[in-house]
Amino acid sequence: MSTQATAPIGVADEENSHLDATRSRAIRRRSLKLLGSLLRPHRVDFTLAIVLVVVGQAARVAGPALVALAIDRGLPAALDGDWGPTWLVAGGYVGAAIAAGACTAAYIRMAAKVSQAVLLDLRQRVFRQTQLLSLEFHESYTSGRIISRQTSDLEALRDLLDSGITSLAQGFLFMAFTGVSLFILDWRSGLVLLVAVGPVWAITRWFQKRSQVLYRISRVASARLIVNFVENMTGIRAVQAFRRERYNEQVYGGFTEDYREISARTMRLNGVYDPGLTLIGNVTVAVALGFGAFRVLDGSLEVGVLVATLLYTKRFFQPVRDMAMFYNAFQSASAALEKISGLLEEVPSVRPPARPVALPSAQGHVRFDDVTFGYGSGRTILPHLELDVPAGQTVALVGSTGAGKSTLAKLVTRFYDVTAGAITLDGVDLRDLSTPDLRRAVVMVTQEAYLFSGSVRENIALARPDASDEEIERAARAVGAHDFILDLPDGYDTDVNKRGGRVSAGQRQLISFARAFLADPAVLILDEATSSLDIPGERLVQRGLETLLANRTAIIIAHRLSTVAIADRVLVMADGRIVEDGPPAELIAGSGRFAALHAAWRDSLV
Ligand SMILES: Nc1ncnc2c1ncn2[C@@H]1O[C@H](COP(=O)(O)OP(=O)(O)OP(=O)(O)O)[C@@H](O)[C@H]1O
Repeated sequence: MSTQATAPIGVADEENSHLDATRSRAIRRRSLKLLGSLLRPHRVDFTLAIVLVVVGQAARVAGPALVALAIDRGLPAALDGDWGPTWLVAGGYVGAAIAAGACTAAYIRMAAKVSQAVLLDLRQRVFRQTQLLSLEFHESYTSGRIISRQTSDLEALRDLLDSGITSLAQGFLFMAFTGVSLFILDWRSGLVLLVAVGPVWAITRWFQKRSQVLYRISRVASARLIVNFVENMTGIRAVQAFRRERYNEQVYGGFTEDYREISARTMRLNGVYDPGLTLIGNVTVAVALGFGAFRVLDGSLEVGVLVATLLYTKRFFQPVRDMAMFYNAFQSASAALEKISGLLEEVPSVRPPARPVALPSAQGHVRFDDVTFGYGSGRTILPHLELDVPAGQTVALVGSTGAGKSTLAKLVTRFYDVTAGAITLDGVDLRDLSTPDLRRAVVMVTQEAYLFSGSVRENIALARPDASDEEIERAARAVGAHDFILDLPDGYDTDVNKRGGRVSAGQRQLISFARAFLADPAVLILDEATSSLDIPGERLVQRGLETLLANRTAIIIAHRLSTVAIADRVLVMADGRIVEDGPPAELIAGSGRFAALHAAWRDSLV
């Protein structure tokens, strides 16, 4: 996530609305490049869509000219008994209408095909990228922002691609063809129209400026509404526990009122713009009619041409409103594209090696060799750490909050790379291991014991989707999860997110133990849950834990006395340093920090 001018900007300037010219040019170039790369595979369809829209609009505009021909040529000939020209023009009119309809239909289908393919491609790219980016990125770029990229930003692009571009292209061509046809038919009427363009332009600019401001405010207001609602629903337990319902209702009521007010202002704006446009259009038609009627009377204008010019004048301004709206869609879509292109430009901070060292079956010997680490360019969290964990050892990490225990654990899983020094597994630098080798050898079980929607079976098999039912059950049995799983409504097939399938915190941990057991890593990192379990729950988890830890290297961020007791070795951390290191019994017998901590723990149990 570098911020140097030459380096990729990524998401760094996403919230910054005061960019200098060089940077905003770079961001625009990046967006266009992304758009180009999205459209390139569809260039044939895209070109075809352009041809279709041109032909379709030309055919649409042919109507009034054919009416003029019918009146001025067909009618006199028909009066003389020759119906040929009338039939010809009528045939042409029907043909043009069919061509216009067919081209529009084909164009809409083609545009939908291209826009859906582009959106699908983009959606997949965003998803792939968010999976690929390192934890460092996700810890600073909140999930709310990623959700916005995947939802509202893609929606904004969809609006533009689906209807925005269509209305712009159709409207622009329609007006151009109509104007040109009018000038060809009768340039004097064309001049009347030209005079009307001035006020239409002025009122449209006026509308555009105001609607743009209102559009932005309304987006902010609706986002605020959604965020507030989601927050209240997510924290509904706290809301009810602290009786915040009335207060929240007032706050939410205020937000809805803001949203109503802004919607009303938008409607009032339309209430001025729409009649304004209609008025200008009608006055123009009236002027063209008066002007034309005099010329018909003195014989310098044919009646058919007058009818056609009136039709053209009336229809000329029809697309203006849609095109004015396009501007809003365009603005939000280009902002969305800038943000998405920034996300796609990010590079993972932890990258796989170009030439990995193979480690098909690790033993689990972990070494910290003069490791120094700090998050990003922030302060040093772990200074010059030396640590040797022989294969098979169970290490309990204890220490005050913020001491650096989780940081140490995250380094062993290579969620982050060390700033200096090296961490090795069986003598191989973690940075030289291929991702599959590393993921197989080192597994981290986090506090949250996250369960994905799906069955218990699928959740256990997460690390090894090819595991057989027997293997899954064996893993569950080993950690003591089998019995409670059988008691669930559908046993191993129970959906963990469905009512009735809900599992307790301890049971969730056991499922995640079974998952880790099945993965069978050489090194297991465990961030033990701080939440206090009830005594039977704790015992259940404890037994599962002991089985899980046997025969592998384990580093546990320990919060429970019982866990520390089963460790071979305890490391006490303070300010990123290991201040005590030894077997639990030895440290308890001593007079250091751990002895004091242990005494406090024991007292708390009484
Ligand atoms: N993603 C991060 N970015 C920047 N600083 C961080 C990040 N995560 C942790 N830190 C900082 O690193 C230090 C060590 O944090 P760490 O989470 O490793 O402590 P810990 O010993 O695991 O604490 P706890 O027991 O409360 O989980 C803290 O000062 C914390 O503020």
